[in-house]
Amino acid sequence: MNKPKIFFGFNLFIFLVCLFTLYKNYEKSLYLLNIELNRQEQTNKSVEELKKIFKKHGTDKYFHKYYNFYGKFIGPIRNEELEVLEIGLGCGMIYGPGKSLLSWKEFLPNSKISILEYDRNCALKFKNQTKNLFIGSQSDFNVLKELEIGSPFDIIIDDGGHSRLQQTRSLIGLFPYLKKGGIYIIEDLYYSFTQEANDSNRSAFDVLTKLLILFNNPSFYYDPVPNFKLNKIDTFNFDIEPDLKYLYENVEFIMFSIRSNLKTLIKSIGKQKYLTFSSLSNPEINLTASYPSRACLYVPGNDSKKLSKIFATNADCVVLDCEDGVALNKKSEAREKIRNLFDTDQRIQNNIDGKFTVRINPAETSLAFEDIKTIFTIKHEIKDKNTTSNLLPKCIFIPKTNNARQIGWLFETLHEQTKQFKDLDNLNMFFYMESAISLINLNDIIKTALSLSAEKYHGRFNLEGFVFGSDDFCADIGASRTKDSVELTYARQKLVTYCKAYKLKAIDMVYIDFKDLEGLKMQCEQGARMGFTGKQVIHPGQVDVCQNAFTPSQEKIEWATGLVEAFEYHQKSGAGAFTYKGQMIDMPSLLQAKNILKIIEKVKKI
Ligand SMILES: CCC(=O)SCCNC(=O)CCNC(=O)[C@H](O)C(C)(C)COP(=O)(O)OP(=O)(O)OC[C@H]1O[C@@H](n2cnc3c(N)ncnc32)[C@H](O)[C@@H]1OP(=O)(O)O
Ligand SMILES: O=CC(=O)O
Repeated sequence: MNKPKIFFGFNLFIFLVCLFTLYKNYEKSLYLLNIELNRQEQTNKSVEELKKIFKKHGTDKYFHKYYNFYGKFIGPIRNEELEVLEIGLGCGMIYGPGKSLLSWKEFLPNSKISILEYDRNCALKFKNQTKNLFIGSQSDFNVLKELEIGSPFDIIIDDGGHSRLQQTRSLIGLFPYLKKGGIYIIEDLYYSFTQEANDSNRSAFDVLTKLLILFNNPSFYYDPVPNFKLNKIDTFNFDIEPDLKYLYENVEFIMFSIRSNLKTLIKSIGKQKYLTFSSLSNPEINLTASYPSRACLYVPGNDSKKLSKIFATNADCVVLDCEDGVALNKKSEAREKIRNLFDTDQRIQNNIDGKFTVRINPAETSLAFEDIKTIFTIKHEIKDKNTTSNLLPKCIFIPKTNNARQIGWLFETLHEQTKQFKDLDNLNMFFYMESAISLINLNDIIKTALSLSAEKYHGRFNLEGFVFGSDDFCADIGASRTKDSVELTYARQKLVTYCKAYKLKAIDMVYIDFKDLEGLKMQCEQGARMGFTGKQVIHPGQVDVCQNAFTPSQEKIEWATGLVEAFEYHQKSGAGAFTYKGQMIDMPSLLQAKNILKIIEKVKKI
């Protein structure tokens, strides 16, 4: 035998086997990739379809953006014959009852829907549309036992009263009636943190958390929000309570079905229950809006020439004004011109988020009512129903907010005027602090806005921040303006502190001497050092100076980047405090450094 030939033949054989294996693996990867792509396509399709269905029927699931995870988790099985139980028909809802029932009937065409509802009269109206109609309280174990007749369920959705007792008892009482592999969803878990929901020591949120801790496995946790993570949990050690044992043994996967709008959630918690949360969550949940507000440029709404300039400015925010920049006899002209812009200009429609905003007149005045009526309306709705979503302003500035009552008026008026436009979810808002009484009432105003929005209007209105109306404030307290603004120090500091406590933006005062760019620069830098997010400007020439001052310098960015790296290094070696560039560094410095990096990230995106 010729040895080299055998050797060559053997090598060729090995080579061919490798080639074949490679090819097979390649085929398999392609196959898997295809499955994954198909799955993703299916999921995206389901999410889009469900979004349309929720919107069409007007359920608040649309405002909460729940189509995102319902589409993802239920979408793939939507054509199967499922047994679905939903708690709550929405009988007390502003939008009327039965909206989610109708949505499920459309989205899950082959499924049977059962309902548990507390309000008998309301429930009976839907008898013919449900497979089983159970009437009674979701926190009454005797009522819950009756539901065994309809069981086992593939999907149970708790969209009932949302109180702590209701959510926990239903979870414990109904979980045994869930099919193996079924899905149990609790909506609006955030409600556990509100005052009204406080009817039990333990919330469903606590139960789920406890289970997560018991599982001690991060894969049980579905993380709907970036940066929102459980802290290390292996230090916890406690016995399983008897009624959690069943859940512990049977739960396979936990997903926090908190509203997708976590920002509203956290704000609605405010400070009162924050401890519960911070034991769970990373302290730097990103709550500030996804766009910066360094320069907010006022443009009088009646001034066509100035309006024609708004697309040329690189200001982060343009405030189309109906208030002080517009004379009384030009108010209606301003409204009409602003409305016309939103109706007709494609550029405003393409750039709607945060950039083009409207300042109306003060709440509770007939001027404000007319502003809302004219501007928050859709003239072209009939023309093309699918494109109406872009036609309403997404952000509104409300001056002279002095007390909580005005906030009630504002929300009610906006809601009444716009409720037919289902698109208007998450209208961002800036309130103005421009009087002594407004400064005193700040906490009350913020808390009212957050809780009213979360609990009554389902996150439809989103308090984004406050603007300091310095000139009106000075007039109100009888102060005289000085170059270094010393007379405003207390008000500015208080406003920034309150805003930051509630994770809101704080917009600093106007520099009216618009030709003095040196003076402007100094005041901008002073505001940025105090913690303001941005500043009001009145002239296009002020924009760059202002935006530069509110953009962290290269030196600051390098400092922050280095500090974050050094912090991580020292944490690993067990040092809480350490020296960095000659300064003592601990957690607060880290958070400041991260704030700088967050601003930069946002500025880069625009
Ligand atoms: C104090 C508390 C508050 O409430 S502040 C908010 C209420 N006040 C306002 O909205 C005022 C906004 N600003 C203005 O109306 C103007 O800037 C004032 C101060 C009147 C000065 O205008 P004007 O005399 O035209 O200035 P200018 O000749 O230097 O203007 C140069 C070009 O820029 C334009 N311009 C000016 N301001 C704006 C603006 N705010 N938005 C858009 N464009 C603006 C001017 O029209 C002028 O354009 P052009 O070069 O002539 O084509
Ligand atoms: O509205 C603004 C002010 O400075 O006053």
